[in-house]
Amino acid sequence: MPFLLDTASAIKRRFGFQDQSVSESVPCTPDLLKSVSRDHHLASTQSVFATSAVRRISDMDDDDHGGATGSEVAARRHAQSFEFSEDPSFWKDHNVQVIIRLRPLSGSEISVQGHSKCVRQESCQTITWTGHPESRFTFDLVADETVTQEKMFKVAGLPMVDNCMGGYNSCMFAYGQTGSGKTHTMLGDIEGGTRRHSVNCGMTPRVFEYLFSRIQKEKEARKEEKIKFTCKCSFLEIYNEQILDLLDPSSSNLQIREDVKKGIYVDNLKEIEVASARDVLQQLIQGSANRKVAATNMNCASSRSHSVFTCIIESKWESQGVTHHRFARLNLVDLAGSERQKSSGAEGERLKEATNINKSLSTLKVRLVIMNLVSISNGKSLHVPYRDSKLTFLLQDSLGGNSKTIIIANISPSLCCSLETLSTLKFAQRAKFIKNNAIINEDALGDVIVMRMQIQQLKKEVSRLRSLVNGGVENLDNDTSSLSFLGSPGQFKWEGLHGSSSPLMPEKRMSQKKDYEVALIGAFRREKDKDIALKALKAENQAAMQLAKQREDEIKSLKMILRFREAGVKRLEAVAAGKISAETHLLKEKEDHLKEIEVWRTQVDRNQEVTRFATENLRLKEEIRRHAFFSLCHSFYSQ
Ligand SMILES: Nc1ncnc2c1ncn2[C@@H]1O[C@H](COP(=O)(O)OP(=O)(O)OP(=O)(O)O)[C@@H](O)[C@H]1O
Repeated sequence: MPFLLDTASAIKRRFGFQDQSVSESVPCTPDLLKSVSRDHHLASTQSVFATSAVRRISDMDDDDHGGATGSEVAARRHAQSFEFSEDPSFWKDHNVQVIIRLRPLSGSEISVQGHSKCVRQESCQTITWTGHPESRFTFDLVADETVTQEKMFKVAGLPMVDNCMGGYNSCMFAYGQTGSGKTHTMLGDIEGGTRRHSVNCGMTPRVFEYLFSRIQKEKEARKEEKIKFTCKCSFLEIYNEQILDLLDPSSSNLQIREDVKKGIYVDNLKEIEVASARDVLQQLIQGSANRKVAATNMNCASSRSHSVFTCIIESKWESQGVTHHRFARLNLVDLAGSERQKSSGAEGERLKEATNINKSLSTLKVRLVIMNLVSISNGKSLHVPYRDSKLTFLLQDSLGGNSKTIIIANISPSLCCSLETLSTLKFAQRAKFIKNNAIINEDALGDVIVMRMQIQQLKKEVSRLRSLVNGGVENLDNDTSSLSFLGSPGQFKWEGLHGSSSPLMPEKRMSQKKDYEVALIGAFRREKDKDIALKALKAENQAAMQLAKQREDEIKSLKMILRFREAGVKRLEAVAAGKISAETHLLKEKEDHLKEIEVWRTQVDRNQEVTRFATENLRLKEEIRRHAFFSLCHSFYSQ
């Protein structure tokens, strides 16, 4: 039960018990905790508590361990629990969240390596890989094997739905080697639905159960605004760098297109309107059955493809003559196994698949590296190879774009998977460097006359309040100021003109204020982005200009030196023809050399390396020329 867990957590915090090492050193309190925890298990099997009012989502099952296998229960009993709870303020400041999920040891792992593990959890955010050298990693959250599907949903899925309802694009990726628990996390047991008997039901069905319960509540609470929701789903698979429509298996090799209005989309992908979690589940079951599944050594039901389940949630409502349109794209991505080809026994066709799957994942890695560089160089824009793979091209917004993204990196704790687990932890750590720029996708279009009237009303209200404060009177009747913000994705206009003067209700003013704030925040954010891009361009431009100037100077110097050399050759011919004496030539030659040195010196100041090389070059050449000149003189006088 949540309240018992909360009580246990509170006691833990109160006594400073956050991990095993601490609890082992003080014997009495951990026992108390264990008994609280046992109570929790007992209580969770009793239906009286199952319907407790503390549950936030009334129609969802509160997990107990009833559906878990024997080994899972054993693993959960032996594993140390760490507090695993969502920080409600997290998404305000962060747009990318990385969670590690450990699964229980499997029967085959236990038979090969016993209970030996390659990781040790240190806290709810820290995990240590115990190989050589030991490496410690910190993430937003680490979910140990005791964390249930329900808890995973509450921590990661529920806030993601809330974000979508608020107009943010959201994306959840499950990453990890084959058999690490990606499909268990994203889909789990979908055949059983989301009801109480199915504790293993995964993230996606729970997400949609909650989404539709929120939609229902919004509809009831905002009847006056005539709010309407439309949800459209699609389900695709990227297999061997080809896109297949899982809701229409007859289609093949669909193409990704880019459009100014639509953004990035898959051409001819079937979109199905859904009105309930049941509708979504139906599509999920149908699509999952169509997924390409092939056996490998590591997991006999191993998925060799990436799957992307997308839902576009649109809402429209009216408020004071203004029609609001909000939309959000929700992507739920189950990636193909991230393991290296060798360990999965991939051969022939499988090897070709693995190469393409790895190509998609490696581009993801390149992307992360580049984002890392981007964040280090503070706003400098670099080329990002999104188009190198179908996956990154399609999910461009989720990685470094307009989206709030959660990456769940699944790992096996077994020693058998030590290297793959390390690789996943490293990947997840790099993912923390991704910087997304999520904005509310909202559009407000209104009847211009009504909007003008409202602006005028607001102005009158401001004027009235001012006069109350100052004891003076202000007249804004003739004010025709106009403001406009480029909103995302449409345009939001605010024009001031004449209108009626009745004061607005406080809640209406608040709602208008919110609208203006949304438009303003969007406009400021875009302005800031443009500023950063402009600065980067200016810096690049300056560097290019400097380089061009340097090259120009170099050319000028070279021309001058060429002239000295040509004069030298002519003088030598004059010496040979007996027109001038060798001494005169030598004197002139010396003068020219000094001038040349001066020219090179100027270059030295601009480019030390080049000039040092050039001066040395000149010195050598001078030596060679002098040598040539004396041999010429020698042969001339000896004739
Ligand atoms: N947290 C967990 N608790 C209990 N069982 C789990 C957990 N995670 C995974 N499993 C079990 O481990 C097995 C492999 O998991 P799953 O199929 O989800 O792996 P996967 O990463 O999706 O593999 P693939 O890449 O081949 O699709 C399944 O039997 C699943 O039920």
